[in-house]
Amino acid sequence: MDKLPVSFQQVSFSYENSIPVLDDVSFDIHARELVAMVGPNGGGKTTLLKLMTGMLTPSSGSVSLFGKKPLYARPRIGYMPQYLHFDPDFPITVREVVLMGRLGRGGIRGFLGWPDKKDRSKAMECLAHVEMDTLADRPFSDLSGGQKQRVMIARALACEPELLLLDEPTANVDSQTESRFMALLEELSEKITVIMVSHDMGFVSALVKSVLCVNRKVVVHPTSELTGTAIQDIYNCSMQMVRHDHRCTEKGHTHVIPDQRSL
Ligand SMILES: Nc1ncnc2c1ncn2[C@@H]1O[C@H](COP(=O)(O)OP(=O)(O)OP(=O)(O)O)[C@@H](O)[C@H]1O
Repeated sequence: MDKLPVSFQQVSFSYENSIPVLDDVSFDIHARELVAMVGPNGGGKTTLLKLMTGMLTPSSGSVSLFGKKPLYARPRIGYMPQYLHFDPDFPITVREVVLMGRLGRGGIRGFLGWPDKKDRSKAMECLAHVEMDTLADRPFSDLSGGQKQRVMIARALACEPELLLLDEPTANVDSQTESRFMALLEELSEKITVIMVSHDMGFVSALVKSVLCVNRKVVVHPTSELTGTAIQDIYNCSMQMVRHDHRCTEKGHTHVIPDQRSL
């Protein structure tokens, strides 16, 4: 039987002597689940993803991916971070950024480390998924924020992951790209496990059956429960259900944002 893609057992984590960001967290994620992670700013979502990638290690408890320590499972993980850390002056093309994703799968196979035909065609296929293939030879630094984000999604897909971790993948992308991305996630989740951080409750509820709610503790909720009181419990503050911003109003999505007065 396949090992669980993600298992957290009594995990606590603190950054350098600060109060715990995550406190006694236990949950399992099964194969081919499509899971959304929600919670207030600072609730610990990115920290949870970093524990899954092995970039951070728990202060106590254990994290296992496919029955192994996260570092050993890395070749099976595609990760799209929340922020981009490329030097804007570094001369790298869009195609090369995506080819870097191939390194995650045990290295580029070509002669002396040059990408081979399969690496190049996979990179182009992933760029096509996010409709960025026509810009493959552009310098990455010339792209807009939303275009860069689409390229980073392609990079996470390029390693042909069995577990895809996405930190706010649609934060800067337009509604058309978001809809296509939604369809892509649905397709992917038939074969692989996908976990994504999202603040967009409309996006989340249309797509996933269960939601990982992160606010120092972690609770798994069926999407159908995510209304009123449940949301208040998750965010531990009063919430507004609002329609907001141009992009989302267009789609008629309802969003949840914390009421700043109570934070
Ligand atoms: N490198 C770090 N050193 C110290 N504290 C950190 C570090 N990274 C994050 N934190 C703190 O840990 C807490 C959780 O941060 P994290 O980024 O995991 O939250 P989040 O739920 O992803 O937030 P957001 O929705 O704003 O992205 C916050 O209080 C944050 O200030």
